[in-house]
Amino acid sequence: MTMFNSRRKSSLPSPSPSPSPASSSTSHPPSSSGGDGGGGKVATRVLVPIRRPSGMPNPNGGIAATTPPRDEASRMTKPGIRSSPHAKSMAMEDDAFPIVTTAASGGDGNRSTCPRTPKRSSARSPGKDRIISSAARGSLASKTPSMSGIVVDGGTTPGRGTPPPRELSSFASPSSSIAAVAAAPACTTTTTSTSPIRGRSGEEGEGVRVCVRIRPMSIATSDIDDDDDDAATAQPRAYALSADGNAIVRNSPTDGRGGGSTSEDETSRLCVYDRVYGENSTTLQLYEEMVADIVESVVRQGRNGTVFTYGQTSTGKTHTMHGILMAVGRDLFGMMMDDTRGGGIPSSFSPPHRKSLTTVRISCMELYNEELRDLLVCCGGGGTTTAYATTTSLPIQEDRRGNVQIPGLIERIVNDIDELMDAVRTAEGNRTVGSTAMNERSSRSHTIFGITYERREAMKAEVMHSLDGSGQGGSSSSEEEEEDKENNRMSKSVTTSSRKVITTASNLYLVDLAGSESVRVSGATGQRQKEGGKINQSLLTLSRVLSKLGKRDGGHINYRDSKLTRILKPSLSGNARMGCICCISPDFKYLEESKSTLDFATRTMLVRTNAKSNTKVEYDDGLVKEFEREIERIKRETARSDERRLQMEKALQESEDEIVCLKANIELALGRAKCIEREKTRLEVHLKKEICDLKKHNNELERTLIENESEKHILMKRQEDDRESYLRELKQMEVEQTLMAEKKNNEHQEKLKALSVEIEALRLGNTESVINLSNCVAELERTNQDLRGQLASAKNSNNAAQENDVASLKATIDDLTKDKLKLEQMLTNEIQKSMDRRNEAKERRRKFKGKLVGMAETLKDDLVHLSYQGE
Ligand SMILES: Nc1ncnc2c1ncn2[C@@H]1O[C@H](COP(=O)(O)OP(=O)(O)OP(=O)(O)O)[C@@H](O)[C@H]1O
Repeated sequence: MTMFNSRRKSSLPSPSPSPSPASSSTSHPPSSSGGDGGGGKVATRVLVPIRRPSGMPNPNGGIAATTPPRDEASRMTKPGIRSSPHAKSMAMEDDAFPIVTTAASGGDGNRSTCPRTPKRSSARSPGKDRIISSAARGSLASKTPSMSGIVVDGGTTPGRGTPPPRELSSFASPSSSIAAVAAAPACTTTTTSTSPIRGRSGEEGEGVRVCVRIRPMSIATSDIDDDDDDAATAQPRAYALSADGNAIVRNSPTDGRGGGSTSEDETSRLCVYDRVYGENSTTLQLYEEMVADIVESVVRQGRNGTVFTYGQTSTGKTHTMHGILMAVGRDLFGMMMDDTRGGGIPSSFSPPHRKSLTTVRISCMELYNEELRDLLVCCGGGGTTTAYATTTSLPIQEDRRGNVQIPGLIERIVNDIDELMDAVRTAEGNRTVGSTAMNERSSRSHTIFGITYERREAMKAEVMHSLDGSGQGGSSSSEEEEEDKENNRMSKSVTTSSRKVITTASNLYLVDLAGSESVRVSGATGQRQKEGGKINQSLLTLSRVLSKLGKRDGGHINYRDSKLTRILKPSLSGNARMGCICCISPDFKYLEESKSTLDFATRTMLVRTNAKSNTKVEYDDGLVKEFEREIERIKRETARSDERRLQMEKALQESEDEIVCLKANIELALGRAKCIEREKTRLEVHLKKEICDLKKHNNELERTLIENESEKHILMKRQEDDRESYLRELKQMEVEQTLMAEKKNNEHQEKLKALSVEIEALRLGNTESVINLSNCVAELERTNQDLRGQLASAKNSNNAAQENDVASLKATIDDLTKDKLKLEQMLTNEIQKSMDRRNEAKERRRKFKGKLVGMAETLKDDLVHLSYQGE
């Protein structure tokens, strides 16, 4: 409700075709009922808001409706309806609620010799006029019976008292009838084209209002002739049918596009309907002119209403019905709000002596292959034909009064347009659709949306008690009957103060019929063909029933031939105001099918209904109390649900805050993650480079290691060889030295022995021997000296060589391994040992020399002594 209120505050331009200063100041022809005739006539953007009726008298004298002026501009506001998951539905919303709509000029304005009546000004505004005009139509029609809106020879206006030009039965056969009408002279006046919806109310009740909607020629699929194989020579599709005011014009095949160039003798007017909507019309426009006041009488007068769409497959029935459903929801709850505010029916907020309770319930069912199923039951089949198997078929029952009942059908209570559209979306989602050559999402079933508007009102009443004992409490009848009865009883009754409950429950059925299809164009096979057969069969039965009803010959009407007619029986048989929207394609290709639809429309126009107000008055304090208790209970429930709603709103607010917080945190974390990611990427690049460098370095090291290893091996080998050869040489030298020393020693021993012998000889006084001995000593000394020199040089050379080798080995071995050190150590030890040995040899030589010196000294002393002795 709140949502609706807020929407009502805004104002947007409406598609009202009412003449405005702006539009009348232009040179365009006056706008017609919405048909553009396909003639590409001047389209005028109308920005004048529609003035809706501020209230309407109840012709039944029942409920007074003094609604305050409604902000009509807000009615054009796009309601905030959530988008439907149904692709088909989505496409329709803009059409149904245009922000700025285009009112196309109607049809071929040049052909009209009479100025057209502005349609909205007289048809819909204000509501009071509309109701009065309806009554006026009744009186006018009573003087002009049997007017059905068929094309009139001589251009007389249907619905204005001139009889039709031909028998309506001539339309029984589509082809023959259309051909016959087509052959008739073209109508030269179109003054009816924008007249108010005619009641065709010459007889009892009113006629079913019938309009024709021509869908746009689809550029994507139909603009180019499919039959022409050569795309270069392909011709744009010609328009077979177009709108001319409220008439359908058939163009000649050579006429090509539009009909703007159509000459009188080339074209022929087929039929005139209550309204004809051309390609550029909008669903909202159609709703306002065809359906809105049926909805209003459902809400305000308690009369039933039925609106159905009929036509060939893919001509826009579902498209139109979806837009109508949205507009119905908007108007229905708008009117309910007005009533609640006290503008119309007193509500539960009104003074205590009058209390009312209004409920809106919706049900949705589909008839698929003659099986009825509930579309508000979630079947989860996603609207495919397979979903059908998962839900049970509903039975159809009729009570003794002929009321149709469908036990088990869900009726969902809806409190605002959002809940209503939720239900519609659920139903549309569950609907059985299938793909055909003509429509990607073709409805394979008849869908019936039932909206029940129920209002219960309790008020104080003066109850008359009959003196003859016949009381009134608990009686139930219509309001008029009650009034009559009351008048009769007045004289012989006493009046007491009591309370009464007036219950008004009216139904609005919106029926989206499945498209009639011929296999010729739909190309259906298998399951689709079977479905198509069933669809055509039930449509044929409906057509037959309507035909019979139109003839009004009192013959038996067999509603039981199909479930569709069984369900629609209460409406068809009279207790409903009815509207029929026939959808056609303008394409030549589908001319036969369009003619058939027009024929159906013509037949339907002949049907009359007489909808009564469904009001029940009950006098019963107990009932009133019960009702009051119910109101109290509902109030409590409403308060509870308000509380729950507030809590939920609070929780929602909190979660929204939390979401904002979380979002901020997420943003932060994302920022951080991005930074980390960047850093990671940078590090990865860096690491990759490092790893690459390290690998290179490692490879180099490995190469160097291998080289070093081999070098080490070579060096070690060489060192080993050197060491061995050196040790060999050393040993050799030692052996040689030892041998030499021994030899020398032996020689010396020999010589010493010889010297001793000589010294002995000298002691015996031989000077010569002493001299020789001296020479020998000198010689010995020299030899000794030589030996020492040799030993020293040998020692020097040995030492130098060894040290050099050791140093070089050390230098090499230090770099390589510890083994080398060990070897060095060993070598050093060896050298040490050899040094020791050398030192020992030296010591021995020194001792030997000492001995020799001692001996020489001794010899010298001996010689001195000998010389002394000799002297
Ligand atoms: N007046 C229109 N304006 C724009 N698009 C339209 C109009 N009429 C029909 N269409 C588009 O044509 C396609 C077929 O329309 P839709 O499904 O309503 O046809 P249908 O008569 O219900 O077909 P079927 O009987 O096969 O279910 C849809 O995409 C719809 O949006």
